[in-house]
Amino acid sequence: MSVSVKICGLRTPEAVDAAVQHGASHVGFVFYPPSPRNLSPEEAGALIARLPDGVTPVALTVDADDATIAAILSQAPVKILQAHGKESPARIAELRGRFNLPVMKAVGIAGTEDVATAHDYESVADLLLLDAKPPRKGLPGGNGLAFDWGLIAEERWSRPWFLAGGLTPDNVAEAIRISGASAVDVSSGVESAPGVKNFDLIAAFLAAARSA
Ligand SMILES: O=C(O)c1ccccc1NCC(=O)[C@H](O)[C@H](O)COP(=O)(O)O
Repeated sequence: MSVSVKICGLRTPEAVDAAVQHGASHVGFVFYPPSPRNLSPEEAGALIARLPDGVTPVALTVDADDATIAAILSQAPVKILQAHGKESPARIAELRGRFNLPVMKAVGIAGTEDVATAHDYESVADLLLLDAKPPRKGLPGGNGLAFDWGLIAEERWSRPWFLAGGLTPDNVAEAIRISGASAVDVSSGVESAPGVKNFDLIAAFLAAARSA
C-alpha cells in the first residue's frame, strides 16, 4: 500500500526540502501564535514557493476568523485548510463555501464518542484528521500524544482521512497496520525540540511509513 505522509509544523527551507526529498505528499504550516511552530503568512509563502508540483501545502488554523484566514491565503497559497480547533460542522461548511478550498477537520479521539463526533464531520469536511485528544491545558495539537488506534480499526469513512497523534519512526508502521490508515501526519515525532525538525527523523519516518 502506498501511504501518504504529511509533515506538519515546518518552518525552515531546510526542513521543507528534507520533507520533499524523502517523499512527503503534504506539508503543513501552523498559523497559531502560541505554538512553537507558528510562522507568518509571508514566511509560509516563501516556503510554499519551494514546493514541487505534487506536494500539497496545508494551512493549519485554530478557530480562526475569516479575516485571519483571508490574510493567510493572501500570502500563503495553500491547497487545503486544516481546522484544528473546536470548529462546528456548520463552521466547516461555511469555510468551504467562503474560501473555495478543501477543508480538513481535525478531531481529537479518546473514546468511541469522539469517533462518532468525527463521523459527524463527514458530510461537511473534505478530509478528516484523526488525532489524539489534546490535554485540557496546552496546545490543541502537536503534543506527541497517541490514542488507541484500535478505536478506529473497524471504522469505515466516506472521506479521505489522516491518522495523527504521537506517531514516530518507531510506531508508524504498527499504527498503520492497526488503524488501516492510508495517510499519516506527524509533527513532534520528527523533531529534536518543540518546533525544531530533525532531518534524520523525517527521513526515517517517511521510510517507515512507506515500508508499512
Ligand atoms: O503543531 C502544533 O503546534 C499545533 C498547534 C495547534 C494546533 C495543532 C497543532 N498541530 C497539529 C498537527 O497537525 C499535528 O501534526 C498533529 O496534532 C500531530 O502532532 P504530533 O502528535 O506532535 O505528531
